[in-house]
Amino acid sequence: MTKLSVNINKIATLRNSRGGNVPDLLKVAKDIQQFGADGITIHPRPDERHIRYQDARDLKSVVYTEYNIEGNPQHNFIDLVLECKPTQVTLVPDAIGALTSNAGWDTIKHQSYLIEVIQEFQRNGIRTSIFVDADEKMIEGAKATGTERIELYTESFAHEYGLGNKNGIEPYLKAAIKANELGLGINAGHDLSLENIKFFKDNIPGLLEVSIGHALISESLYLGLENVVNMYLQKLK
Ligand SMILES: CC(=O)[C@@H](O)[C@H](O)COP(=O)(O)O
Ligand SMILES: NCC(=O)COP(=O)(O)O
Repeated sequence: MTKLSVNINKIATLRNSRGGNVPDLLKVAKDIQQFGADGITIHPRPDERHIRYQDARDLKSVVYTEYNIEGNPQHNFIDLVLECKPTQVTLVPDAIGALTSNAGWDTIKHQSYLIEVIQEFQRNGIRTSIFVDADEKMIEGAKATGTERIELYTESFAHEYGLGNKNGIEPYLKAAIKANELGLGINAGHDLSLENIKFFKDNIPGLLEVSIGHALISESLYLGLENVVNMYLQKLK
């Protein structure tokens, strides 16, 4: 069984667009767990454009499944994660101002930095995962950092799959085989969706966890829209 961690960044985006507390991020996190999800993922960014640092603290008392915090390990982020003590921290090499995550770590170039921060998190009992492209060299580099897990950056798989090209899975399969050989746990995320998730899961051996946000929240809107439109129509009769 592969665990599903729901990324709730988009709920915070919607909330922040009106300045109030609708939708209520904490209630949504509780409900998602109640509906059976295995975890909650957040990715606070330095500009706090969706998840705020205070949300990360508040979620601590609400998330009773796996709590996964993602981000670039700069000082403020490291302090926040050490304060929240989530189940897992996923390190992502985000450039300031990037629209969304758009690359995995160069685990060779940044190896000593990754070793240092990974040790700090592990000393505090927090499992680590590092975001990597599906590249065997980067998987070997990840192993050398001491991380327990990697998260495969699935944007290119999802893009190719959307174009009808199932061969886009191949580098991911090779990367997963290498990770399994090296004893690294495998997570995956970015642009996974109802359309592509089954194919990905069926073809990646040892896939422990996926984190899904953008598509899952968008799909939820569509799948709930008919019901809500009809509820309004009933009230307007
Ligand atoms: C790490 C990753 O893959 C991202 O998908 C991320 O967590 C989403 O972040 P945004 O919601 O800011 O695009
Ligand atoms: N780690 C990936 C994640 O949390 C969600 O990515 P996306 O589904 O919003 O692309």
